[in-house]
Amino acid sequence: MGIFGGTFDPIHHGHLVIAEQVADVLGLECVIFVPGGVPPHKDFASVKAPVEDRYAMVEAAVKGNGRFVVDRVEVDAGRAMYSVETVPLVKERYEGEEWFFVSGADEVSNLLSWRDPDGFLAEARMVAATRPGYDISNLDHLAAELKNFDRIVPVECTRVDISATTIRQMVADGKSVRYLVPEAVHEIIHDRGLYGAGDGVAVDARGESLSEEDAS
Ligand SMILES: Nc1ncnc2c1ncn2[C@@H]1O[C@H](COP(=O)(O)OP(=O)(O)OP(=O)(O)O)[C@@H](O)[C@H]1O
Ligand SMILES: O=C(O)c1ccc[n+]([C@@H]2O[C@H](COP(=O)([O-])O)[C@@H](O)[C@H]2O)c1
Repeated sequence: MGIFGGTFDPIHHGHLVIAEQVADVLGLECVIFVPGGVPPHKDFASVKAPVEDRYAMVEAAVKGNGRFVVDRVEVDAGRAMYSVETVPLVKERYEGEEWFFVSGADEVSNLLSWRDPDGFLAEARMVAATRPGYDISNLDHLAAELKNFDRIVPVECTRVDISATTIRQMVADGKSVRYLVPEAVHEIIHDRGLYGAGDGVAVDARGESLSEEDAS
């Protein structure tokens, strides 16, 4: 079983490719996407789309993939949740023997800044999926500090050089992001005027109107 936590602001094909390929390589029965409400480590102002819109985009993106599901545990919590808290809650809701937390190489390199990284690794093995621009060939800084370092599992994936930051910036600049995100996500961005798209009014994660500059 895989748990894929993220801000997903918005979800894009980089996320979907690693979820699919990690599930394939590790033989995961299911990947549970867990969009975060309030990120534990990011400035809340840096999250641009309201949580329900981010949730709706993830739901639309995974539709049609029989082994992908979306969970509301962090969305409904209404507060910042650390993965060491989230993973046991997700494990209670689904049946599964072996648990993996899917993440990109950038996230793994930052693991020492997480809350209780050894406790987290005891709950789930952490997948380090390859991501363009991030090198995980040397994780000595983690090996030296973590008792459960051997629970980090590198998985080679097709490198897709897309980030949510780039997508938000492109939308705000009036550029097309079609084919960087699934078509259904593209529609939600435009229908709801997220990130300053189209004629819609861009709003921040609390629903307040945003200036063009803030929208990116
Ligand atoms: N293109 C990608 N390739 C591999 N992993 C990725 C990619 N994009 C995101 N991830 C991973 O997906 C998880 C959730 O990422 P997140 O929702 O923050 O997306 P992001 O594109 O990194 O966003 P932002 O640009 O806003 O920081 C993280 O573990 C991140 O490492
Ligand atoms: O638990 C922590 O301390 C922690 C610190 C940073 C990130 N995370 C989780 O890692 C996942 C990816 O985060 P992000 O910000 O890159 O979308 C998401 O589920 C976060 O809650 C968790």
